[in-house]
Amino acid sequence: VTKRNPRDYIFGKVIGEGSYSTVYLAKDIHTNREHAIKVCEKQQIIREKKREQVRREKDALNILSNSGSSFFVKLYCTFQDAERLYFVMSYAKNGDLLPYINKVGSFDAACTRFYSGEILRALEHLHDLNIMHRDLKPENILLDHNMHIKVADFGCSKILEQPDAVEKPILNENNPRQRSNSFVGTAQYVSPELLTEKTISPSSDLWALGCIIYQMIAGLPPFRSRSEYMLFKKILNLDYVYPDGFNADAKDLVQKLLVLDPNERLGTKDDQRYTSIRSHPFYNGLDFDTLHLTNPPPIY
Ligand SMILES: NC(=O)Nc1ccc2c(c1)=C(Cc1cc(-c3cccc(C(=O)NCCN4CCCCC4)c3)c[nH]1)C(=O)N=2
Repeated sequence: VTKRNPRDYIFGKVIGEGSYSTVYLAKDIHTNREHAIKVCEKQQIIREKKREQVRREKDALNILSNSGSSFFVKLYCTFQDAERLYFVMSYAKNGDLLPYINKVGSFDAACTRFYSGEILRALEHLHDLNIMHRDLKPENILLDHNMHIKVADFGCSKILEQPDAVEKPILNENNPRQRSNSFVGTAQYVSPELLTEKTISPSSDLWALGCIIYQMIAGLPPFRSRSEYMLFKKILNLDYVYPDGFNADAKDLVQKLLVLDPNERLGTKDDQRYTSIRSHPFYNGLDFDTLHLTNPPPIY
């Protein structure tokens, strides 16, 4: 197969933007297929010291693209020119989950069950491959033409060579205001151990899942503040409340995921599949193994 180049595609509208990348809707002139092409400026990557993140993203996407799961954007090919890197990926026609949560204000139990169930299946697959996402949030949960999920953006991901991989903490004990440049993820969904501890684990993605389930029902994430420092304090003090009428089973599940100690979160003692999450009463009656084959419930 000849290596692709930018002239093999008709570039359309911008469908995503990052600090060092822009995602375009593009059409392959040979297959007429629509793709999302993430274009990274080489100078920007160097300026923002993101070479490691770009390499991790490509490695994670390559592993996932050959792993047979439909719950992730696929990386079809990469190429470069003098100034830019190009990642040709799946186009998820219905964009990300956030506008849907904002549009309806709150998902009903069937929608919350279905979409958090698909995210759990994606995490089982990801963690089974020893990959952590580390920036899971509604904006990175895309929806394809059938309204099934495709997890995107592996720029903060980590492939765990050894299960208890060690990284620099973001906040260190003696100077809580100081943050190392190892900060990964988006502040509202970042787990407490990424703020203070040294060990990182897949359990950080389970914390983010707890935040997303809360947000699907409450309409907003559990930890919010205009100041990032106050936001971190709220996370470390587990300072959040449930609105009146919050589904009782979902509340019990979220309370078992938003646990400060990563080793005490529901699911962290499971292997292969998150059976203790699958068997939580909130998921009674949900068949996790056929989710990707069923019609998603309408979001209204
Ligand atoms: N950082 C990254 O790697 N980002 C990526 C990677 C791959 C990728 C990616 C981002 C994609 C983002 C994307 C964005 C969009 C999109 C952008 C703008 C508008 C819309 C849109 O209006 N969709 C219709 C759905 N609306 C949503 C709100 C409620 C009414 C209906 C979709 C579609 N897909 C994509 O399809 N594939």
